[in-house]
Amino acid sequence: MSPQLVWFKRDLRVADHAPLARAVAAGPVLPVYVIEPGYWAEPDTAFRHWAFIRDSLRELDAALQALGLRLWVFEAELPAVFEWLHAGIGFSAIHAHEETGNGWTYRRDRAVAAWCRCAGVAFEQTPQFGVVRPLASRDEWAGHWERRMKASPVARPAQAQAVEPGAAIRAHALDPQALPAERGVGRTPCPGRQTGGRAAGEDLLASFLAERAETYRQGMASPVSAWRVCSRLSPHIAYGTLSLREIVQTHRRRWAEVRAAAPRSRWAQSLKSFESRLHWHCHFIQKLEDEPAIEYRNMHRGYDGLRDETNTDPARLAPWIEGRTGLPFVDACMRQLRAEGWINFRMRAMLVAVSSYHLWLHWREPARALARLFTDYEPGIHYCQFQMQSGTTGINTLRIYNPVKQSRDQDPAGDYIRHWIPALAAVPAEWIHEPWRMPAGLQQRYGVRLGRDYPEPVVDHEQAAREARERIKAHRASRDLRRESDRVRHKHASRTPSPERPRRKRRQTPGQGELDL
Ligand SMILES: Cc1cc2nc3c(=O)[nH]c(=O)nc-3n(C[C@H](O)[C@H](O)[C@H](O)COP(=O)(O)OP(=O)(O)OC[C@H]3O[C@@H](n4cnc5c(N)ncnc54)[C@H](O)[C@@H]3O)c2cc1C
Repeated sequence: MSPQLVWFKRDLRVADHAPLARAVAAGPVLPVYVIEPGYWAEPDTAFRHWAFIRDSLRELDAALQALGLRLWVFEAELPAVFEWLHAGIGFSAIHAHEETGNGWTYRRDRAVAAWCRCAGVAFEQTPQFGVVRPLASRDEWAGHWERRMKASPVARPAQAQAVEPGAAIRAHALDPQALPAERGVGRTPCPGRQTGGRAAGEDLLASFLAERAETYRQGMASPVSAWRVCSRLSPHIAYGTLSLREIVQTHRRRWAEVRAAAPRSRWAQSLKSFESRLHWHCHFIQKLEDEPAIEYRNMHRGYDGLRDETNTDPARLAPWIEGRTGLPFVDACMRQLRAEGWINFRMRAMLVAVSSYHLWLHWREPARALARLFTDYEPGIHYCQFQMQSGTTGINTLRIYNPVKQSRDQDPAGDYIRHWIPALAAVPAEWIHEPWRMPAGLQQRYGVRLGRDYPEPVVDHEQAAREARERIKAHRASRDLRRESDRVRHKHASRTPSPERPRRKRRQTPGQGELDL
């Protein structure tokens, strides 16, 4: 039996791992992770992504050791490192999960596939979750997703035969327990970053389904409650420490239990909402899979020219990304994100609305900047959501979130703002959402001088929102957008009515109406 190479990417686990199981059945195995310098120089990479991966690689190595293997980590470009390993080991196949990554990984995967063809090596790629490659039509998509999520998880191999590489390969391998600390472009410190590795993912899933999810539906929109009531599984899904199928099946067992006990309970409603989001994960990534250019250009080409693509005004971008726009709730959300690498969906949408509408920035640079702050950065979700929230998909409702209304709704007492913006710590609820309205005497009383201790607002948000609406209205009136809207809808829109977005209009409950698909 010839040696087999398993290439780990965004699938850092041994459970429910089809490429590993297939390789183990075919011959002795060399499990490999490659730190690619070209990738880590891309503008959407960050230390916090690498730190999460690094935690996860440590655990992956331990899990492989329990099977009689170990993880071989190299720092080099691909496919060169495969060519070099092939010269030393002579493996007959590379086993990997399909990846819908950014443009860089897309080109890299094509280069690996081309090298495999030339070298006579089989490149065996397996779907990782519900994304279908190639997808003939969106009409079939939901059925594919359901079949994959219902299938039994792939059994973890009990034992495996290891490839024993020679001295030259050993000399170049990095110790997975002592990997370099820093890789990536974004260097913002992230003291509250979520821990990587499967054990942390399993703990989150267990605590979510046993305790935290009861008020998920009611609490997901506010950053005050979201950290507790949302699953926070996103980085584990993004780097594959848990498989989506494992999550879906564990969740469905619990959902069946709570429905049997009380079908209309908060638990049952919340887990129904969670189920939708597990679909959305793959639904969004499928868009990038089907149209990789979405990372670079407007999904709806009729919106080209709406905003200036070539010039992202640093005087607007910098305050936004650094959390000093002078709009306290926006700044508090950005500061939480910078410090913890995670924030809830509604606040992500609001942050994008502020950059795209109030600050009138083209989405591309802000999208990269936020990618560097999200530990869970997943290109397929990220770019599609960014475009949706920026109004460039042409098929979604415009949502120009009012940052002061969000502030009053989601943080009425202002405690969240005070926590993240110490300069406003003494400002009472009456003024904290709009401190620029405070008379000078009160500023003095509450120990904050606007423009010195905390910025004046970078824009008048009401005026800016009005101008954004006018610009979009004028743009829409100046051209016929229908044909391109039909193309986008046909290619990317969901065919199934979401349980949270029924065709019939109903009163919305919290958490609903956040998304058009
Ligand atoms: C501008 C913008 C950018 C985003 N970028 C990312 C990203 O890079 N990576 C990422 O994982 N999510 C992204 N999201 C989607 C969403 O905000 C996060 O998935 C969610 O907040 C993660 O928290 P959670 O794991 O607690 O989610 P939960 O609410 O517990 O949901 C469980 C899982 O469902 C999926 N999910 C939840 N909401 C969505 C959604 N709206 N769209 C697609 N999938 C969803 C995620 O995999 C998530 O982990 C983005 C949203 C916006 C508005």
